[in-house]
Amino acid sequence: MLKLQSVNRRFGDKLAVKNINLSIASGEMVGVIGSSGAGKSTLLRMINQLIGVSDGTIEFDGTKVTSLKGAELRNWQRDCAMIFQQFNLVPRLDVLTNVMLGRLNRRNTFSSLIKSFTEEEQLEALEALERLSIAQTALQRAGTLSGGQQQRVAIARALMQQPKMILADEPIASLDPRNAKVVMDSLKAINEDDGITVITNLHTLDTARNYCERIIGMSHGEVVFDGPPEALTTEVARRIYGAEGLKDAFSESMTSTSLDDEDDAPADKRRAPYRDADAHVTLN
Ligand SMILES: Nc1ncnc2c1ncn2[C@@H]1O[C@H](COP(=O)(O)OP(=O)(O)OP(=O)(O)O)[C@@H](O)[C@H]1O
Repeated sequence: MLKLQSVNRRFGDKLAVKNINLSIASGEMVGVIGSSGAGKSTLLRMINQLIGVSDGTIEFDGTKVTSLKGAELRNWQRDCAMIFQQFNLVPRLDVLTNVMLGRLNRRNTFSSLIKSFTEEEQLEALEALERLSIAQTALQRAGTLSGGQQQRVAIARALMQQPKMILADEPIASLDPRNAKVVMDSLKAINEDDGITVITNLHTLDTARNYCERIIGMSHGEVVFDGPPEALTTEVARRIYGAEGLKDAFSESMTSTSLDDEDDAPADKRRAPYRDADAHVTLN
């Protein structure tokens, strides 16, 4: 059980996250939605302790993660693997090595430093890639892969951490709808098959509705909704996104599969990042 109690985060004078109280049970698939600047990334980063809280506590299974330091903090960060919008792979390294890097913080300093991996670790990395249907890319340089493939490599790397939780910060915001669906399907499968808790920030409401059993809506740093997709009415969505943001939030396009195949192109040849607001431009 992950428990946040009275969590605040300030940046200078700005209170970016306000009085968050949440309990998330192991194995849940949670979508965090809200407009840009609502505090979604800050929330995930505090859970992982990439940034500290200003006040309040975060506990996991009774351990106060907000007090951890040194090796214990690193262990916690290994237990809650993060996935980012921009993948954060090492583009010059091959895919298999990128995935094995997920194992580094489970090893002793010496073998981490020389970055040598055992045959077993290599096999495990290959298996993770196979699970995400991209084993054929194992020996390619990561930077030559499409965005959707790179995000799947990032998920495979997260799996190599043997995490208890995956925190995904806008994992599909840079992808076209077809690849977005593949990535969300992968996260859902990991959640269902391995029982790993997934907490993912998402821009669009329909993606959260389609994939998450629980949705947390944030507005101006506060949780303004916490419940199942069925309870998320238009009125609630208006509270989360404001009247202005509502149209984009209700876009049905993010998970559509009736799209062209353009995003199989290497990352540097892809079109500009997909945004809901662009739906009328990038689709059809
Ligand atoms: N390192 C920082 N320094 C100063 N202000 C910050 C910092 N990180 C976030 N903020 C501010 O905190 C608020 C919440 O930002 P956050 O990135 O968590 O929102 P978000 O909901 O994830 O938005 P987006 O969807 O655009 O990523 C914003 O007003 C942002 O400008």
